Amino acid sequence: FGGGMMRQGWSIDNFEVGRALGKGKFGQVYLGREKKSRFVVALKVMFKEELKKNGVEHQLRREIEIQTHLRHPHIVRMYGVFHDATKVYLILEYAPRGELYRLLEQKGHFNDAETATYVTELASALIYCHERKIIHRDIKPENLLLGIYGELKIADFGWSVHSPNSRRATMCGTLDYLAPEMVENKPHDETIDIWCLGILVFELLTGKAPFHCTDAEGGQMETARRITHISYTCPPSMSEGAADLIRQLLVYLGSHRLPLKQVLAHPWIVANKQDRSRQLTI
Ligand SMILES: CC(=O)NC[C@@H]1CCN(c2c(Cl)cnc3[nH]c(-c4cn(C)nc4C)nc23)C1
Repeated sequence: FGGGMMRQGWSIDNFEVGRALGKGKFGQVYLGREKKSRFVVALKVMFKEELKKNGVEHQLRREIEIQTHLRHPHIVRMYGVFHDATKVYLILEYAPRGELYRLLEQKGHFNDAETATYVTELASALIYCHERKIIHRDIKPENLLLGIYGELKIADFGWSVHSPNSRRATMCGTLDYLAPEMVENKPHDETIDIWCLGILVFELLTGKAPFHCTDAEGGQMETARRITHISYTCPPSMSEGAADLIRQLLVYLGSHRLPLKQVLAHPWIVANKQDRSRQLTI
């Protein structure tokens, strides 16, 4: 299938289509298998009408341009694209262990070893993106999938695909991961991803986003205020090392956030990250 992926002219007839894996604003993601090679993929099917109605065709073109050229173990591959009269199909790498946020919901929170390992995998993927001048901008549990070893894979293509019971009602309803420069409508650069990484570390360890406010606590306005004032507290259950890393990531000025290469060298990360290869328990 690999060699063939560079060939042009895929059509849905080349694939057997299986169960729906998740659905999004612009269509469904299905399990798929290329008939000749029997190679299993995820097929993301979007309706051209929907894309047009939402004015996202150019965004999709940009995402395809980016995604088809990224080759990294912690980024979901896009092998190819094809379309017919009514639909656009993305041929994507299938992540066998599903969505990170579902695992987080099941477990409540992760321990230091699990979290430091996810952070190592995510930081290496983001370093790869930033070297190519690509800012992800939307790092959060809903956009992260898990490979055969349980390793993390970034699965975002520029907008969220919400699986059936996605945790958050709407993407735009989620302020939790917005950086101060986004809340204040200021220009942003790749350090926005470092902010989101800080939010993610906190949420993986505690099960809650640091600035989240329920409607009773003041809702989105209060969340936005707490973001721009960096107003959060780490629970006593959190280790000092983790709190220190979070403190160096959730910094108001993007240029003062800990660079990703130094995240990989942080004492708490070095002390807690695990090697994945021994963890294939199916
Ligand atoms: C950002 C995003 O695309 N989120 C979720 C989409 C729905 C399923 N998508 C998958 C994509 Cl794009 C790729 N691989 C997947 N594997 C699964 C999955 C596996 N299990 C056991 N359960 C599930 C679910 N889902 C996918 C993507």
